[in-house]
Amino acid sequence: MKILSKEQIYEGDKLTAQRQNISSTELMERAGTQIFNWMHMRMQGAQVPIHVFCGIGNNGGDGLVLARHLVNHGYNVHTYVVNYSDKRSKDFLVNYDRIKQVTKEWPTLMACEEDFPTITPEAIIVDAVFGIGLNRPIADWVKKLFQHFRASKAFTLAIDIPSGLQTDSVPESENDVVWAGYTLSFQSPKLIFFLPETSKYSVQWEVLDIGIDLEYIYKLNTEAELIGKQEVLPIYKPRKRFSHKGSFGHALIVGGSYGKIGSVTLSSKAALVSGVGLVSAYVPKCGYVPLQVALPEAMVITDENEKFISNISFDITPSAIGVGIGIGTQDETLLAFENFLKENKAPLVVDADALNLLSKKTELLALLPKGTVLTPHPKELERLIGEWKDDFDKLNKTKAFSKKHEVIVVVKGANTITVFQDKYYVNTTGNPGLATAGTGDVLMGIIAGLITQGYEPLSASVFGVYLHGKAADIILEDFGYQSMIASYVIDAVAEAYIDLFKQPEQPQVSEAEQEES
Ligand SMILES: NC(=O)C1=CN([C@@H]2O[C@H](COP(=O)(O)OP(=O)(O)OC[C@H]3O[C@@H](n4cnc5c(N)ncnc54)[C@H](O)[C@@H]3O)[C@@H](O)[C@H]2O)[C@@H](O)CC1
Ligand SMILES: Nc1ncnc2c1ncn2[C@@H]1O[C@H](COP(=O)(O)OP(=O)(O)O)[C@@H](O)[C@H]1O
Ligand SMILES: [K+]
Repeated sequence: MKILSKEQIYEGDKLTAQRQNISSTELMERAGTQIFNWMHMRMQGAQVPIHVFCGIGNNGGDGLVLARHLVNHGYNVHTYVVNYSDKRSKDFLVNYDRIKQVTKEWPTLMACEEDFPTITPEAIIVDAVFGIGLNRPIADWVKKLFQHFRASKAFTLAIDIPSGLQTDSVPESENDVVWAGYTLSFQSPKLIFFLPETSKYSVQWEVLDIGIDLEYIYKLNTEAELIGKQEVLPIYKPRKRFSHKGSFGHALIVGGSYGKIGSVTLSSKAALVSGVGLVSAYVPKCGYVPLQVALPEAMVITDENEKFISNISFDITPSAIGVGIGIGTQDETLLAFENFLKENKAPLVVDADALNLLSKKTELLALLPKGTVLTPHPKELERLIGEWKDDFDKLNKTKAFSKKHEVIVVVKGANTITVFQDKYYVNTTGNPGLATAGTGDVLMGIIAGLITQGYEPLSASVFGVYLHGKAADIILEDFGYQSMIASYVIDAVAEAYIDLFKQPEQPQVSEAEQEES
């Protein structure tokens, strides 16, 4: 699903009105009605107090449409105009008149703290104060209103975006923003739902389709894209009936040091379950026996050194190489890595300590083949690109880094974002069960395994991150967040593949209902 920028959303609204020959007021009616339908389906007329807080722009207009439908359906609704400016939008005004026609209880005008209503914890707050139009600092009393919402502990439903947030920046203070339990966003999710610093303001989110022109969306090139099953399915490569293990390449996993051979075992096994034909592991001598015992399917090549890698030399021709897990950062290994990069022609995935070696000696970045995949966790990323001011600064710096070095950067975290040139691919699978030792090694093995099978490095990264997270989601029921370990994630990759082709369950229909229809 595409994540539209603010400008693209405005453009889509405008074009839709033109192409569908409707007014902006009608589009607002659609938006507000969608919100109403969403609430009505869940509330079924329940008489919980609903406080709808409307700003004076189009977000406020959406709130007024919603409030009117709630009144018409007999809900216990109180409507407020948060009157932070006199410049009311045209469609706000139309809907301000319309709501006055359906109720004697006209919206309450608010202009200072004394006007704040009491909100009980069991009430519902609808936040329609600011939408994507927020473009300057908010008045202090309006910030206090947001704090009043939060202090009430009432469930807060934000329309389009929690008020106080902008689509492309991190707020200065968490007191300046509405903390929504749920956000109903129009047509496109917002990037801020997925970033570590801003995702807390919308615990859950959903996109409502307000019928924005499909051709416009289809042709649009967006900076960010949300990756779910629909996006990865076209990437998947089916297997041919007469394929053989030679068809699926030979992966080489280079890593390990004394006490850290397990990382190579995890990566090599993950490459195998991703579907490669052959896997070899390159480890220091001390890794030979443990690897052969733990993973009989893998072949093992050993370094001349007992405890760490000192010279990466082998006489196989791997289709792709994953390097870096557990190798440490001592000088001999750095030299071995440098010499390896000078000779290497195979596509690469660089993880863990190999990333730290790149940060230690940045000239090595020039030796990476084009399209190399780097898979840093936040600390490793910081060593590569330097400190960042906030999440947007981090993404911009990563983008610049990706362009400069022509590499793909997989920024790992709760919503892993794959960055390549000008584009962000935001993953939707995965859960905090993955916050455990070795899951990164598994991810590296999967991505290296997919490249080995002939996937383009970018597709392999996006698809690999999806499969890895999906595997974790599948086993969540069995192990929960606490007891999930990296090996179980490997075991569940099979189900993540199978899940790609599962149809969503259809609602059960009784025989009588079938006959009726
Ligand atoms: N075509 C339409 O009418 C549609 C509009 N939509 C809604 O429209 C919203 C955007 O509406 P607007 O562009 O009117 O903007 P907002 O409703 O987000 O902002 C309200 C107004 O306040 C002004 N403003 C911004 N920051 C301020 C501040 N700190 N202090 C005081 N005033 C400030 C803005 O200039 C804007 O005019 C979307 O988020 C969405 O909810 C949806 O209904 C979809 C269709
Ligand atoms: N809270 C979380 N939600 C979803 N995924 C997570 C979360 N925490 C970590 N992960 C994922 O787990 C993996 C951890 O990788 P990494 O930190 O390199 O671990 P290790 O070095 O132990 O293998 C990454 O793929 C990351 O995206
Ligand atoms: K809002």
